[in-house]
Amino acid sequence: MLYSHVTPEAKRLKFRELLAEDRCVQFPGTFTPLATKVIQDKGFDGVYISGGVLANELGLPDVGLTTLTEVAQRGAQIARSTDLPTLIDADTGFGEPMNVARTIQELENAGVSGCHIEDQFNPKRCGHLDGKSVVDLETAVKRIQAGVQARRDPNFVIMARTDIRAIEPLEVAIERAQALVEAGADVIFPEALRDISEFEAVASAVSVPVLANMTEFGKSELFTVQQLQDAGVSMVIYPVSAQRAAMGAVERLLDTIKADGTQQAAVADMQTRARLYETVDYDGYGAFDSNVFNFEVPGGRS
Ligand SMILES: C[C@](O)(C(=O)O)[C@H](CC(=O)O)C(=O)O
Ligand SMILES: [Mg+2]
Repeated sequence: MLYSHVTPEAKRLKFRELLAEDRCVQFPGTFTPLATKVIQDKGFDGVYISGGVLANELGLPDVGLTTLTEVAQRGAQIARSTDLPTLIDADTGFGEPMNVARTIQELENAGVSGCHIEDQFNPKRCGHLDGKSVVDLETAVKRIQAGVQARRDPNFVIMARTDIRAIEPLEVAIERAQALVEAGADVIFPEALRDISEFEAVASAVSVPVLANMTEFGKSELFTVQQLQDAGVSMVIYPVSAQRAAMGAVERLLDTIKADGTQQAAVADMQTRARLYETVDYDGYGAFDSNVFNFEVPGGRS
């Protein structure tokens, strides 16, 4: 009933343990607390909270328009809805290195387990599109140092994302990743690498875990978790996949209603009322107060 009973501190410890495992852990992207519960039910390791998804949910493009307050608030809603560790996208940290420091503390307060800070200039853009620009190494390093100094829970994971591979050779991306580790980054997120050998090269060149971003319609091929693990990658995110799948279904549903004058043909693809009630734990509320859930649900109670 209600929210997760696992504390933010315990989830962060779990995140650290997962990163230390000898396999590639999977964090699907969520787009709402409800979908987050399904990610947990399906047995995934953790939950990714995408900046792109968050912006899109507000009907906005992913170009750095969302504010720290909006991101922290949504992060809190999602983090409290799951027992799993959560990684949130903090974009460029919402300003100067001093802002990054505040960002880390606000995200700690929100109860998420870690975040990534990237080295793009504002206005930022999706890491898999062309025309990106990145800040100089000194500024990128300062962002991470500021976050690390501001952190109060030593287990809050601070991840450095570098977008430099889009504009510089792999060697330069590796040098930057190493400098970001030196600055205190717990994990490296090398954005938009070209092929699996590049993941392998980064993973073997840095002393911390590496994250792979398997976003669709981007620059990286969609590697399997086994391929990534074999390349030495410790963690994979599927940031926008659930939102894209859901929106694909919404489009098809609306076309059906328009064409048929009824949603009937689309019902078989919908989450049932029984499954919805199971997901939000009507039974738990019924156990608390038997008057809350004392009725039959068409199609079964769960
Ligand atoms: C990971 C990412 O930062 C996100 O916001 O989810 C995006 C994903 C996307 O736009 O496909 C990214 O820059 O890769
Ligand atoms: Mg993003």
